[in-house]
Amino acid sequence: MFHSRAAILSGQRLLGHLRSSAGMAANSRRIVFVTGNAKKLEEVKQILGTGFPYEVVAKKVDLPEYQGEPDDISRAKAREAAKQIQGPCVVEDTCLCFNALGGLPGPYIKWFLEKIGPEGLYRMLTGWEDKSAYAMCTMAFSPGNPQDEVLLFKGIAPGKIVDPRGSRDFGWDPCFQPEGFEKTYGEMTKEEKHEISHRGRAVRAMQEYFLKQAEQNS
Ligand SMILES: O=P(O)(O)OP(=O)(O)OP(=O)(O)OC[C@H]1O[C@@H](n2cnc3c(O)ncnc32)[C@H](O)[C@@H]1O
Ligand SMILES: [Mg+2]
Repeated sequence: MFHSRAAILSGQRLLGHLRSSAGMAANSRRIVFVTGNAKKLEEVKQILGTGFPYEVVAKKVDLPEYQGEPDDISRAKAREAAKQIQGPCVVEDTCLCFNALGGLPGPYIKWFLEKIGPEGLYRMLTGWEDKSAYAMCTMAFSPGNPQDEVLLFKGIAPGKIVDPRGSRDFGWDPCFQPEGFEKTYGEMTKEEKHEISHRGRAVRAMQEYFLKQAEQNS
């Protein structure tokens, strides 16, 4: 669990941004989670629970699928969201990286999944002994202006790609088996998944950061 040190704003400055961002009442404490994926939204809400100092409201927008390195993609996504929302917002980008393939499909997993499904993802590694992979979630927060620095909070879950088992409810869940477990994400309860998942780790890192800021500024 880590966040980009270079992009950390001081507490005062961050709160200033939160208070003064366009479209927000002076003491409104609201962050918009921008995503086109209802399953992500459901999970982020479950992970945050009630322990978050800001009200998180969701806005369904299909942001562009950028290319490049995961951090740059997440920053670009957050800036685009800020442009549309005109206020504090958070986006997330998820990668599924196969070690045998140098980290691909990585940020392009959405297209691979859409075209070949979880079985196809498993079959992609047929010629490779190394089935290890990792799931990475990057939460990216923008204080509200596209020019503002973007804060990144990351969560990584190591594991391997397996013949699909379990629920087909969410993306590649049935073909990802996290390290140290005999179950795929698709076979886990939501609680089990959130405890160790890429998203659970990233969201908790963001949550801790904002809780600390709120504490320092109260
Ligand atoms: O609007 P955004 O937030 O970008 O939503 P998206 O569905 O386009 O999501 P990404 O660009 O981050 O692409 C990630 C892909 O991986 C899938 N995915 C993300 N998190 C997952 C998880 O925890 N388990 C299984 N599949 C997941 C998701 O459905 C996408 O197909
Ligand atoms: Mg996307």
